[in-house]
Amino acid sequence: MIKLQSIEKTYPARGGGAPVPALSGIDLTVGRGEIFGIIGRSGAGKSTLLRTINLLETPTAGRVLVDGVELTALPAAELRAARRSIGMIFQHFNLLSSRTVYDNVALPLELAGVRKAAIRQAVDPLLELVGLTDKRDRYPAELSGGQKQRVGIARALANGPKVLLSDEATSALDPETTGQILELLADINRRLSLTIVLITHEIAVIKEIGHRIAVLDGGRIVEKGAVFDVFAHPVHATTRGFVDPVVNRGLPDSLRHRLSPVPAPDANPVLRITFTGDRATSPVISMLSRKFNLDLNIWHGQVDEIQGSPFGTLVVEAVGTTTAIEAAISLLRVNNLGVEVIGHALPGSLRAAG
Ligand SMILES: Nc1ncnc2c1ncn2[C@@H]1O[C@H](COP(=O)(O)OP(=O)(O)OP(=O)(O)O)[C@@H](O)[C@H]1O
Repeated sequence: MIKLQSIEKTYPARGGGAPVPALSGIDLTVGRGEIFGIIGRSGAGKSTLLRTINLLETPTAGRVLVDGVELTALPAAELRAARRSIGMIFQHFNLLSSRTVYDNVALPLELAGVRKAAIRQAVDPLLELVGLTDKRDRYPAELSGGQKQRVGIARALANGPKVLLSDEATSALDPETTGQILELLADINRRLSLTIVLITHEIAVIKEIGHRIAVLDGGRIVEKGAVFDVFAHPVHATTRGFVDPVVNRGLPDSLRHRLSPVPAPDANPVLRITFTGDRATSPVISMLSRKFNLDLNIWHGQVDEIQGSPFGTLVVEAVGTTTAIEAAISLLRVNNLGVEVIGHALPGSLRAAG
């Protein structure tokens, strides 16, 4: 549905300063009906990337295609028309305070020259879809944040878009309201097969409703994939920084100080084994002990859930010969279990800390 090819964006120099590179080498495909989350720290380029999809930002180089149409090749009038198939919602809702809920939702249709009767036919069902029928004649100032965002969503859907862009749409909301708005977006995605691209600095948002994710760092995509895979096996340090706090992959501080990052004499390797899906309950520890004559001291373990699928982590200190430990790691990998050496146990550390 959306294809970004070799996108570069550099903002021109202002006031004697240097040009600001914002995006570099972006290649991204978003499938029809997908909820695609883009995460990154402040300044990573998320807004620029999102606004490139509807060409609110013109890329310095590269091509943008939406539903088979190359937006970057369209003349201005055709681009304006093509933009109607791309709705957008914002962190601060961007509603017109002098217009009622109904009139805010009707605005894009008025601008497109749709007749009054047809506008009514379109707006009333949208208000019902977002649960605001009873607020139809209220003004934005009379609404809660969550209700305002519902108006924003209804307005973004007024032209029957194929794509919805969400610019930090829940960042100004409390956690409970955030959950309700995410539920609404997931519901709309299912019911209307709407493709949704959302940018956020809150990874929990993507964990909740995303299908795939891209991680942006310094204007580049450093990691992308299915949400479950990226959450279960984050590779890039930036991704880990986002993922670890919400899926409890990290070691508690009380255990972290027992780890040496480099091998030391008599320091046993410490392995993090990750289990996903059905394998979460595999009796892997006893099997490895028997097969390779290893002692596996369990340091830490937990089972989490990512979008309804179990995901477990076990951190063990492996005591045995190097050959046996390497063979055990190979066997885990062959069986598609995640395994990594996260450090080396400082001798006596368990006893000392116990
Ligand atoms: N209009 C502009 N002119 C010049 N530089 C800009 C402009 N907009 C953004 N930038 C710069 O481009 C880079 C990426 O900004 P962008 O707003 O896309 O990041 P972001 O990840 O959305 O950040 P945040 O989460 O803080 O909104 C930053 O260095 C920013 O300062």
